[in-house]
Amino acid sequence: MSSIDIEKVKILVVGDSGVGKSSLVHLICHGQPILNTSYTIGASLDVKIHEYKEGTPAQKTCFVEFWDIGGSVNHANSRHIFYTALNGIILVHDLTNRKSHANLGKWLSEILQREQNNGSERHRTSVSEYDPEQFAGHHTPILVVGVKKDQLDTQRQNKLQSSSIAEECGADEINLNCTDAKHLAPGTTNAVKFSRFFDKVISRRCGHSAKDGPRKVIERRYFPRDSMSQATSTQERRRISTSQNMKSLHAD
Ligand SMILES: Nc1nc2c(ncn2[C@@H]2O[C@H](COP(=O)(O)OP(=O)(O)OP(=O)(O)O)[C@@H](O)[C@H]2O)c(=O)[nH]1
Ligand SMILES: [Mg+2]
Repeated sequence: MSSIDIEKVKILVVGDSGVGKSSLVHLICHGQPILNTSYTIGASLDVKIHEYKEGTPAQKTCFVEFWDIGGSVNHANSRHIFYTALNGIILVHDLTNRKSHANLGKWLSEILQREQNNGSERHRTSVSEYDPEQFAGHHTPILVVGVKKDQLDTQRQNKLQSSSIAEECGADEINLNCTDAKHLAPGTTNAVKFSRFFDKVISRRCGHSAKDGPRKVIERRYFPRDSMSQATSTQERRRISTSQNMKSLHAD
C-alpha cells in the first residue's frame, strides 16, 4: 500500500497528573467524553483528522497528533524523549487547582530546555521556573486549556481571570468541562478556538518546511496493516509502545 500525502503535525499535551489531559484529548479526537481514565504511563498518542482552513480555497485534510504526556513525577527524568519534532503545545491545568496553573511554567520550561539543548541529554538540567525571556523568539504555537470548569460555582466561573502564562506567551486560552461533549460541539466558541489553533500549528509548520526537511507524509502506522490500527479497542489504539518502555518506572 502506498502512503498518502497528508500533512501531519505533532502537538504535545502537558500538565500535572490528574488535571485532565487524557480526558481533553479524547474529547477533541472522539467528540465524546472518555468513560474510564487511568494514569497515563509514559505517553499516549491519539490522532484527529482536521480540515485545515475549512471552507477556503486553501482547505486540506491534515492529521493532528496529540502526544499526551503522563504527568506523574515518577517520569520527570525520562519524558523528555517525547519532546522532539513538536509543532505545537497544549498546556493543561485544573481550574480548581491553582498550583496546576502555576506549574505550567515549569512544564513549558522543561520543553524549551529540551529544545534549546537540541535534544542533548548531557546538557539537560533539572526543571527550573519558567522565564519569559526563555520564550523570546520561540515560534511554537501554544494553547492554554483550563478544565473542570463544571466544578466551579457560577460565581467563580464568571470571575475567571486570564491565565498569566497565556498572556506571557501570547497564547490563546480555553476553559471547558471535558466530561460534557456540548463544551466542544461543532460550531461552539471552544470548537472554533481549537480549530484556529490547529490551523495556526499547521501554518507554522508549513512555513518552516524548508528548515524541517522534506514534507512529511502520514506513515503506514495509520493504515489497517499496522499493529496500532489492528488494535481492537479505543484504549489499545491510544496506547503507544512507548508506554511499555516506561512501565517499570511507573511501578517504582
Ligand atoms: N468534572 C470534571 N472532571 C474531569 C474533567 N476533566 C477531567 N476530569 C476527571 O479528572 C480525572 C483525571 O483525568 P485524566 O484525563 O486522567 O488526567 P491526566 O491529566 O491525563 O492525568 P495523568 O495521565 O496522570 O497525567 C478523571 O477522573 C477525569 O474524569 C472536567 O472537565 N470535569
Ligand atoms: Mg492521562
